[in-house]
Amino acid sequence: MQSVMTSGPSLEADSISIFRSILPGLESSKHKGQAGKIAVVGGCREYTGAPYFSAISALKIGADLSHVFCTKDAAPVIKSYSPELIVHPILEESYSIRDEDKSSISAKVIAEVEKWMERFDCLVVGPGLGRDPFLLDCVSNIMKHARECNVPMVIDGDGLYLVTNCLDLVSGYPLAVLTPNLNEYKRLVQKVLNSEVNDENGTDQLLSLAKGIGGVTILRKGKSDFVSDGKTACAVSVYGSPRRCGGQGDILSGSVAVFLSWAHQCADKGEVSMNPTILGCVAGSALLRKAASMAFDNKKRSTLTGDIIECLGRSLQEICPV
Ligand SMILES: NC(=O)C1=CN([C@@H]2O[C@H](COP(=O)(O)OP(=O)(O)OC[C@H]3O[C@@H](n4cnc5c(N)ncnc54)[C@H](O)[C@@H]3O)[C@@H](O)[C@H]2O)[C@@H](O)CC1
Ligand SMILES: Nc1ncnc2c1ncn2[C@@H]1O[C@H](COP(=O)(O)OP(=O)(O)OP(=O)(O)O)[C@@H](O)[C@H]1O
Ligand SMILES: [Mg+2]
Repeated sequence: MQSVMTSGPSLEADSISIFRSILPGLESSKHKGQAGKIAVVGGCREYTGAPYFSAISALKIGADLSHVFCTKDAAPVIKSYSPELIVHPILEESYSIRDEDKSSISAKVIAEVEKWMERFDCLVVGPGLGRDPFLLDCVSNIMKHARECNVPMVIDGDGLYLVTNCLDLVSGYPLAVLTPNLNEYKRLVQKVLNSEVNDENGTDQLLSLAKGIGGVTILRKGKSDFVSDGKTACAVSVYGSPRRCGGQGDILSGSVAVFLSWAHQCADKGEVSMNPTILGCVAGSALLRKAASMAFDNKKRSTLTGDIIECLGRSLQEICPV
């Protein structure tokens, strides 16, 4: 039976104050894009729901634009889910290319993403990405370019599989947020700390993991979510639901991406004193948990990810009315 890391009242973040401190105003002086431009790198032959859940959640929370960079197979499917998303069919999986074409196609993929990179306020790497070696190699190059452009990155899903096997991609990058679930956290601890998850000293282990990777922030998902940048740690236990349908982590990744971009905007204006990356993680987690709770109240055991997405707007309105 997997042990459960518990949080004391001292660790609990003040999510309501954080929402109030980083939520941007809705002024008519703003122009399209200022509320955030998010890009999800994910979506392959096998998975098309996850990148959609992540990207549409970012829009529903309040980002102005949401892009998806996915494989050619996944693109028409994700496009069919919603005209609101800007879907770029540029990634490739090994089965669809010849060995002799790999380097030219890889260069083409990177060039396609580089055209857009500077415009993004946050990337989400991994929802529904799959584990194709050629695809993951291209995504590694995309991540390296994002670092050069100082673009914050949320690493989730198969992006964590990639990063766990190549920690240098995020090591020393303070704008990287890893959002492991139970399995993904266990694999990170094994790889980085060469030990098993130990929830007797869960906070210390989380701090050590973030320090061990170097400079990143980790949002450990579970009954409570725990956030640490290696220096401090906090918990988000508010709201939440007992329903564990697939896709909730994908919503979280999109939610964290929007709040990260808002927190960094506030930090750039000198309006926040805490690490904006931690603020974005706490807000992203608390809103997902509030929406999950609201959806569960309504749909109980039949709650699906789509129901939770439909509660994001109302949840944020209840927390911070406009
Ligand atoms: N509707 C959808 O399209 C959804 C797609 N999802 C995507 O599905 C993909 C997998 O997500 P999961 O939450 O299932 O991932 P998990 O890592 O929890 O499990 C995936 C499977 O791969 C195995 N696995 C993972 N990493 C491994 C490793 N390093 N060594 C050996 N075995 C390993 C696990 O044991 C499990 O069998 C992700 O890209 C995720 O975003 C999920 O988010 C759920 C919803
Ligand atoms: N046992 C739990 N009780 C309450 N809330 C939980 C529990 N486990 C996870 N959560 C909430 O659900 C969110 C998603 O966590 P989960 O472990 O489902 O991610 P995931 O496995 O990556 O999801 P996905 O299916 O999208 O990949 C977490 O951020 C957390 O707030
Ligand atoms: Mg997941």
